[in-house]
Amino acid sequence: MTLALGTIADDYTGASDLANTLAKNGLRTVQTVGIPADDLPLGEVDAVVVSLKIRSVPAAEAVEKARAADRWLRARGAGHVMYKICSTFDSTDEGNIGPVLDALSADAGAAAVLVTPAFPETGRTVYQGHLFVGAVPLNESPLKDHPLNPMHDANLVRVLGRQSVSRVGLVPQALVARGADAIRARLAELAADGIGGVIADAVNEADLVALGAAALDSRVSVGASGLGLGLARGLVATGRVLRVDATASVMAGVGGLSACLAGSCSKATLEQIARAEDAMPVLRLSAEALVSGPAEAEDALEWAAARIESGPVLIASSASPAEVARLQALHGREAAGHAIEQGLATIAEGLVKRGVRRLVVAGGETSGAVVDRLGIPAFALGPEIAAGVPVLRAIGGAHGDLLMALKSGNFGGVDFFTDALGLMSK
Ligand SMILES: Nc1ncnc2c1ncn2[C@@H]1O[C@H](COP(=O)(O)OP(=O)(O)OP(=O)(O)O)[C@@H](O)[C@H]1O
Ligand SMILES: O=C(O)[C@@H](O)C(=O)CO
Repeated sequence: MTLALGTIADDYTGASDLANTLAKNGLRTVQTVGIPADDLPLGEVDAVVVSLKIRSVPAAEAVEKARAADRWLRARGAGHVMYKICSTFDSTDEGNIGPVLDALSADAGAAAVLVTPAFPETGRTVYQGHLFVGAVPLNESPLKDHPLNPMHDANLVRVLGRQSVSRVGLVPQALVARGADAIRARLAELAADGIGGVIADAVNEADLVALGAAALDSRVSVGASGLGLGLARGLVATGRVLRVDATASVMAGVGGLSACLAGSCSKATLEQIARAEDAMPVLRLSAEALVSGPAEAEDALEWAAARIESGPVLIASSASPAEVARLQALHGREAAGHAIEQGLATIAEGLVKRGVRRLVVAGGETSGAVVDRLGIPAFALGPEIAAGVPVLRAIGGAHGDLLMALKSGNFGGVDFFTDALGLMSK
């Protein structure tokens, strides 16, 4: 296997989002969960997305894991490695975007590394260095209430500047619109000036294509799925990759029962759960009970066992920002989040033991906990359910054929859960 592109994602849903974009744009892509064992059959692929769970861990741990993944990818031929972050720049003043960028850049001997979370297809655009979510700046969007990393500043030059050891620059949209050569020239000037990370504006696909072409000249970039689109288009346009659609064959022959789990408390997920109540039985867990001990997860499994033979069910811990804040005040942000993730992972494991073979999970941290508990080492890419969310098929692992969808909190339309199960049943 000689990779045309290596990527490292800071969470598992983000990884499947990026893998979806790369596959849609013609790259044979596989998503691995951590660094895979040497004997895992990944096949001939153009791109590997190594999923890590390092968005909300201490910065030193994030750096160590990202560097190890980077070494693994480079040893398989990847000349360019993109670090996949959230399109809403989820991070804190301690990191982890800045520290990982600094480390990967130093290891690769790179300078003036392009950074853009823009993903216009899902309403994330960057203009004059400010991130917009739909029509509002990041700090006025629902991300201001995120359970783990509330975002209170839309100025990404400032946000990254607080996290990175080096100074941060900007490539404004007027320059991006002039194309890849203009971007390259600007990056060279910024590098000469000692700039480390460079926030790049992008408001549409043409901007992403220009940024991707320029980024391929460097050994490192940092971004969300939009930059992935640019890199994939650049690799195909220059003939380094032959465009292929390998996603259709991934779906064949998975039977079994279906279920959905939600630990995401994002606005989009809350609306999707409310809508799912019209289509399937929905169990709303008591987050307080889930934090207090194993009984809530055991009861949830009994509830599900009585229903899943007749059709899909949805089990959710998700709650409004006020309820989340109340629980966090009682138990601490990280302890509450971790306990709930583990409770949902226990439920996922129990569901799979009871014959579930099509499993939809909402929430990045939640998906990470579930995938780890199920011990899935990698995924092949199936078709897209909604922007940023593909069907995945497990490669290896103890559970045999298993289709999954890992939904980032804010992604998907209001009918997401029924859309996902509908596509996974075809
Ligand atoms: N009722 C609740 N009260 C407090 N915290 C909760 C509750 N339900 C879930 N959580 C926690 O909130 C966090 C939600 O994060 P998660 O990454 O799963 O979803 P998200 O942030 O919406 O998704 P993404 O990161 O993909 O945007 C998890 O740590 C989860 O355990
Ligand atoms: O980029 C995004 O918004 C998503 O892929 C994600 O990372 C959310 O967890």
